[in-house]
Amino acid sequence: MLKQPSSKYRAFAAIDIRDRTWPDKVIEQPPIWCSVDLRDGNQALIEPMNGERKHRMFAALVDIGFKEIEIGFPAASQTDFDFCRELIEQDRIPDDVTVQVLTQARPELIRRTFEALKGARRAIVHMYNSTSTVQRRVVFGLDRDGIRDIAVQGAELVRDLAAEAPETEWVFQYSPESFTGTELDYAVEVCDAVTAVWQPTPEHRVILNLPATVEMSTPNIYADQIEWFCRHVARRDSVIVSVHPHNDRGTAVAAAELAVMAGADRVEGTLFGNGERTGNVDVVTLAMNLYTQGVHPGLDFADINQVMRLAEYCNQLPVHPRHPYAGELVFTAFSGSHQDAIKKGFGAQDPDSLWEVPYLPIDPLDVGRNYEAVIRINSQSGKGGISYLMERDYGLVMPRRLQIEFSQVIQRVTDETGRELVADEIWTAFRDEYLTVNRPFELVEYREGTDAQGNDKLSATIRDDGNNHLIAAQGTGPIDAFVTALSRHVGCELQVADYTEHAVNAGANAQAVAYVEMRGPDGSTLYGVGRHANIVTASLHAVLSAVNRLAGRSVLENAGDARLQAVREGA
Ligand SMILES: CC(=O)SCCNC(=O)CCNC(=O)[C@H](O)C(C)(C)COP(=O)(O)OP(=O)(O)OC[C@H]1O[C@@H](n2cnc3c(N)ncnc32)[C@H](O)[C@@H]1OP(=O)(O)O
Ligand SMILES: CC(C)C(=O)C(=O)O
Ligand SMILES: [Mg+2]
Repeated sequence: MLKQPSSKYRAFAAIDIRDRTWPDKVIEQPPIWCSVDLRDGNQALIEPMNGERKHRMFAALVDIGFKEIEIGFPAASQTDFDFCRELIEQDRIPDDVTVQVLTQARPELIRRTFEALKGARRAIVHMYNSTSTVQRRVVFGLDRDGIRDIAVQGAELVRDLAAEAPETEWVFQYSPESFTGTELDYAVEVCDAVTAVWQPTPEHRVILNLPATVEMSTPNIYADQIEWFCRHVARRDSVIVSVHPHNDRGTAVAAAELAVMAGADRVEGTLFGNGERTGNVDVVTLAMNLYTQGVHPGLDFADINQVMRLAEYCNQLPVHPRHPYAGELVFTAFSGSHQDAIKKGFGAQDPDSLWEVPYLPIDPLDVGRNYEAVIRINSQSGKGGISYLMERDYGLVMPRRLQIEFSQVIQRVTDETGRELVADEIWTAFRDEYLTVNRPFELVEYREGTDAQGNDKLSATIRDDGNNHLIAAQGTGPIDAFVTALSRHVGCELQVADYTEHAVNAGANAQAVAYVEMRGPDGSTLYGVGRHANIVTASLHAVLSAVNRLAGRSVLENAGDARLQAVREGA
């Protein structure tokens, strides 16, 4: 890169329009959409679409709701010509859809274009020639008048050929190609000269399409250009002003939005922004941006995955995983604080109110996505996300301190592996940590009862180091009695610091899950978890799970229980 880029590049000149009005405008209705996937998108593909792919794309565009579809450049390629003929001859164009075709302002190409459209019910003939200062000089070697004459002569031929085929309802469109590199007054001069030939009326308007063939400036400047053009062009009430942004600076979406605020009536673009170089403006993003402002775009992306698969198939290009509204990862949070806020947001969201879930600009369900991928776990994740998954996928509503404890378990695994953990792996880690810890102690059986004074009592057989031991005690309930008996057995005082339980699943398969936080003799606490159809059994398992975990961390050692120590060493 140059140290002084100003020796090679210069800033785009500002537009002299001090009283611009577009910054205060709000878009309250969608523009007229025109898909150019089958033309501009197609001409940029490594492998242009064959007939089968074109038909698939056309049918999908119709399903999405496009009413204007540029189907190709029939004078330029036999495939495009044949496709146009098939659509017309096989009557594949719905009554409310108008096909559009592109042609250069060259007599032989215009003639061939009309041949391709023979018999169409309604069609937009889109003629262009480049008007930019650079192309006038280096491509055509013509002055302003010479370039304007190409457009006028082309317009005259279009008008005459259309008059010869009155069975078709013709709509004329002209693009001063490379509009953004054209002096504004000159762009207006050429467009006015074209409309002087076509003589549009408010009832039969022409389309003037103003392409950012190459995006050369910040979007506000494009908006200024559009507002300036709208103010100065002749026959404004008989003209549909269309924009056709490309994405060279990565701001095509912003440019299109500001252009609509500046007066554009129509937008040409492609699905997911396929198109020349960095692409055409992405209509999916534009449409969904409108949707998030409460304006229905008139295009249906209720099954965004299907649209994405279709585009990937026809274009043979992937859609980026972070593509707005559609990419695989755009409704996914890996980072802990985002996950926490999303989990709380879901909890607080009233289904009948405005959408207010943090970090999710729209409800994934609206584009046919589910909440499956909203939270995924890696080393950046926290307790909120992990507990969200445990609840969503396994029905476990973990108490807060257990969430903290378990997230540290997961953190160790993700730090060690450096990769994402899927729900199955998180469950395995949970099971290994809490549900299958049966050393040193394991519950064999137990019996509940009451003594002569009516106190609860519990006797249990526990396996300790491979040997069965009968333990028994009284208490305020079965858990209290069990903990007392166990304390005597290990020779130190164990206490229940927290206890919660809930059912998982309903009906005959219902299971109880118990979460017991046990405090060891040194005051430290750890959770244990138990699952069983019987709530008391689940609770006793949970107590042993916690005590085993305390034992595993040497918490019970200070109790001086040498036998316990031996068991642990053997484990
Ligand atoms: C910005 C856009 O997306 S514009 C659309 C671009 N799309 C395409 O180009 C895809 C289809 N194009 C094609 O198949 C071919 O380019 C065709 C059939 C249109 C023309 O092919 P060719 O005649 O072989 O010319 P080529 O492709 O090299 O185009 C350049 C020639 O067209 C001339 N040309 C371009 N526009 C015009 C015009 N409006 N009037 C007269 N000549 C023109 C150029 O001056 C150049 O002429 P030269 O060869 O005498 O120097
Ligand atoms: C033909 C025109 C409209 C075009 O695609 C462009 O200028 O980008
Ligand atoms: Mg283009």
